[in-house]
Amino acid sequence: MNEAHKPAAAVQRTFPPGAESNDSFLRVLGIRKDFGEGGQRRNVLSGVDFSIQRGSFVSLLGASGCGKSTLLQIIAGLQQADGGAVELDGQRIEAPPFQMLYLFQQYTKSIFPWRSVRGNIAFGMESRKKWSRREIRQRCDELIRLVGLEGYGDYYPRQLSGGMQQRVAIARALACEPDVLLMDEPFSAVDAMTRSSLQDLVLQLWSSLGLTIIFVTHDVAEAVYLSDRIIVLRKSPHNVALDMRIELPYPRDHLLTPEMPAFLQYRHQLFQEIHKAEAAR
Ligand SMILES: Nc1ncnc2c1ncn2[C@@H]1O[C@H](COP(=O)(O)OP(=O)(O)OP(=O)(O)O)[C@@H](O)[C@H]1O
Repeated sequence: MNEAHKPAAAVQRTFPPGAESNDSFLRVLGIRKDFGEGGQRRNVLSGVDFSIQRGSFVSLLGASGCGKSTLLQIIAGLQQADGGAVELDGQRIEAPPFQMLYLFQQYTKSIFPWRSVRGNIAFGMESRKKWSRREIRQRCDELIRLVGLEGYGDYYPRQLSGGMQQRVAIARALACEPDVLLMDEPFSAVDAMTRSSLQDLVLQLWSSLGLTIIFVTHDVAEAVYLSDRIIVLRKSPHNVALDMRIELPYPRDHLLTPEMPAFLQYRHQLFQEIHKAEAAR
C-alpha cells in the first residue's frame, strides 16, 4: 500500500500534550490568561501546555472564541499571560523575540500603503540596520521572486489584489530571517483559489527555509492540509483538547491530498472533537 494512504492507525496517534517531543524548541508552559476586572473577569486560557519541535508546522484549531489568537499573541510576546511561561530555545519570552515574526490576520493593515512592494519588504531590514543597502536590494529581489511577485516590485499595495498583498506581507515577514512564523488566520479574507495558492506558497517556504510555523485557523481542512501536527483548543476548560500528528506525506497536493483516506479520517476526527468540546460547554 502506498505510504500516502495509511488508514486509521495514523489517526489513532494522539498523545498527551508535551509528551511527544525531546526537542523542545518552543515550550508553552501552563499558560493562563484572564480578561476583565472584578466580577467581569473571564478566563480564556487555563493551563495550556505543549512543546514544539524545531521545523514543525503546527496548527492551532478550535471553535471561535476558544483563545487561539490570544495564545498566539502570548507566544509572540505581544500579550502578557497571567500565569505560566513561553520559552524559545530555552529563553523565556518577555517581549517579541527577533527570531519570531507574527503575521497579522488583517494583512492590509500590516503593509504600508505609501510604500511600494520593495519598500514594504525592505522596511524591517532597514530598521534593524544589519544589512547594507546593496544587501537589502538583493534580498528584496530574492524575496519578490520567492513569493511569486516578479515584475511587481515598484507597485503599491492599492495596485495589487488581496492575495498579492498577502504575498507582500509574507515576504516582509521573511525578510528579517525569522526562525518562527506565527500566522493568525492569514488567508481568511481571500477567495478559495487564492487561498489554495497561498497555502502552497507557505508550505514551500516552510520546507525550503526550514521555518517553524504556528498557524491559527478554524478551518479543519486547511489545518489538515498544511500541518504535521494539530493542537485543538477548547473552551471548557480553556486548554488543549487534542494534540494530533498528521502523518500525510509532503509535498501536499490540492487534488490528491484531500482525497486520501487518512486525510478524511483526520478531518472527521477533528470535527468530532471540536463538536464534542462545544457540546460540553
Ligand atoms: N483584549 C481583550 N479584552 C477582553 N476580552 C478579550 C480580548 N481579546 C480577546 N478576548 C476574549 O477572549 C476570548 C478568546 O478570544 P480569541 O480572539 O483569542 O479567540 P479565537 O479562538 O482566536 O477566536 P476566533 O476564531 O473567533 O478569532 C474571546 O471570548 C474574546 O472575546
